[in-house]
Amino acid sequence: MVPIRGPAARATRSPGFRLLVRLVRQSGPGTIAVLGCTLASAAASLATPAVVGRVLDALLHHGAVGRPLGLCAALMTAEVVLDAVAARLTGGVAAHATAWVRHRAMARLLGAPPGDAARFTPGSVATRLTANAAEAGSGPPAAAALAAALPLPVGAVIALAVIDPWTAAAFAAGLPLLVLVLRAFARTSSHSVARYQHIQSQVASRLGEALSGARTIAAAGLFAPERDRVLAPLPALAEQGALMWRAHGKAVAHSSVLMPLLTTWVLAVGGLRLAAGVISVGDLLAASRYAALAAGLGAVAGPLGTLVRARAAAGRLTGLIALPELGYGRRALPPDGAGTVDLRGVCVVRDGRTVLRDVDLHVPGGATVAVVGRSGAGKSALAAVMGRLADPTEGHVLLDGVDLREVDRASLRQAVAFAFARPFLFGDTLTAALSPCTSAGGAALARVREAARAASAEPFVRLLPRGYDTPPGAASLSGGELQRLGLARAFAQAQRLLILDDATSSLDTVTEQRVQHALTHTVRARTRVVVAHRLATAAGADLVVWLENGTVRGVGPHHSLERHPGYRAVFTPPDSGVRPERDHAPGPGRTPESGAAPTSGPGR
Ligand SMILES: Nc1ncnc2c1ncn2[C@@H]1O[C@H](COP(=O)(O)OP(=O)(O)OP(=O)(O)O)[C@@H](O)[C@H]1O
Repeated sequence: MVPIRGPAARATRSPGFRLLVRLVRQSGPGTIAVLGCTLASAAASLATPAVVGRVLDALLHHGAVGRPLGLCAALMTAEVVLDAVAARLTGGVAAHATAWVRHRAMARLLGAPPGDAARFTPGSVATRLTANAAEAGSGPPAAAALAAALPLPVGAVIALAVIDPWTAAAFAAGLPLLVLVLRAFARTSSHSVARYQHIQSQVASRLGEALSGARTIAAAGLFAPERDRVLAPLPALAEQGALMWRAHGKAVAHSSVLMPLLTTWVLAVGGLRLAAGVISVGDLLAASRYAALAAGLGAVAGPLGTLVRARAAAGRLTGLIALPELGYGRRALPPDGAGTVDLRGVCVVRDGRTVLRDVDLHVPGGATVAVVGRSGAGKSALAAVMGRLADPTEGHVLLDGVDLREVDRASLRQAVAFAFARPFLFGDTLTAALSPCTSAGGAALARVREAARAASAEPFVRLLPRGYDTPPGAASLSGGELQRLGLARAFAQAQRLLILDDATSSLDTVTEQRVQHALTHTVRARTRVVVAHRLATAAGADLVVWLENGTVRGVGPHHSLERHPGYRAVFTPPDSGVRPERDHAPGPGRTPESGAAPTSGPGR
């Protein structure tokens, strides 16, 4: 076999090409059906001129035309019907392939650790899952159309050779020009299509950023510069679009000049052969039609262009499909586990940067644990690995003695509940948003209400015109109200381990005090991990984990850590002269079920 080299080899090695091949395999039966119909239609197209030629010769020589005329009509009907079926199938295959690639990319995006998924901006995700997925999905039928487009001109050249070798030779003489036109088109448009899709996604990303920062833009009066920033890539987009169309136009113009020239040239040679008495009038008619079909090689520019765009789009989707997957095991957690969490030799590296280093930690079941540290110390990273939103790069995290990687998805997500600083509410009503994992029944409803009361959300929900039936998007909520709903959802779900990552940062002191009281008295979770910046949270916890630059500086009750100036500096600047005061009295901490919490002094 001749090895493929140069640009063609690079193109076939590219991830986009490999995904395109998978897409073609995936939509196998549909693609084969399109190919079959197109080939059958091509066969009918090839047979028609020969039969028409026979009809003409029979007419000229007063022969019987009944049968060839019937065959001619049957072939033309078959061609029309097959083309219509191929067009219908093409739509179905493209839709199926688009759905497959979109579903796969979406599943990877949602199944990836959130830190990895967050590398893609919402705008770029939207472009990839809509425009790019549809373009990639059009690849399999385009591949079938391209595969079927070649036999027709090849068959037509063979038919020319059968009629008269000189007509075939005349056509072959002009062929290199046509091939050059197609090659130039594929090369030029491949580059500009990839650039066009990239810039399109850039505009979408910037627009997404602007929409999420709309309040800041309005407050800072930044509308005009922000509009300019969002639209800045437009000239480059226009340039690539123009290049694409120019390449297409050039290919169409060149082939529309070349094709009639080639046909006329073949016809002229055929005319000479007719004059020499080598071929009949019917043969000349057939030869003129075959010359047109053979010159139809230029028509492969259409499916070739679609395929080029599909490959570039598939390349953009591979970024999402290559996201690492958070796989799950099959083990269940022990039903009577106390919610004990152990971290052994945990290191987390993100983008080459060590975010957590050598963390060994034992959180006794039933404890309320505060995780404190300066901004960027690694608190959220620790919370994420404790509840398996991400896996540590090294080391293990165990919940009730079971490595989190081995726990099955359903058990894990039932056992661990999270609340965040900026929660997102899903569902048609607030009730649905607060109980996303349970069916709406009487018990579930009662649990939602109880959780909403514990999170101090009930008073403002009752004031909404439709109460718990309000769609989340229709409720104008303050940051603190939204946080309370996020807390209510986590409280309703909480079973074994509840993790609050900065989830009370927008609450006023009184509400936070109430929430903290509920956290230790009402909420059903056995163990609670609270990432917080407030001293009161640390003071109210059974155990404090103090992080600094990704390492654990100390673990112990607040009063024992408080002696260390570095620890106090987490809550108050060291040179402020202010002695850290509790901003409210600590809630009564629960005693850990498994006895005394292990403590280690500062500087551990
Ligand atoms: N995806 C990422 N890639 C690279 N660095 C990251 C990533 N996510 C977080 N980091 C870095 O890891 C460090 C710890 O981040 P983390 O969010 O855990 O800090 P934190 O203690 O929760 O901070 P804060 O109190 O401000 O929320 C930070 O310096 C942050 O910049």
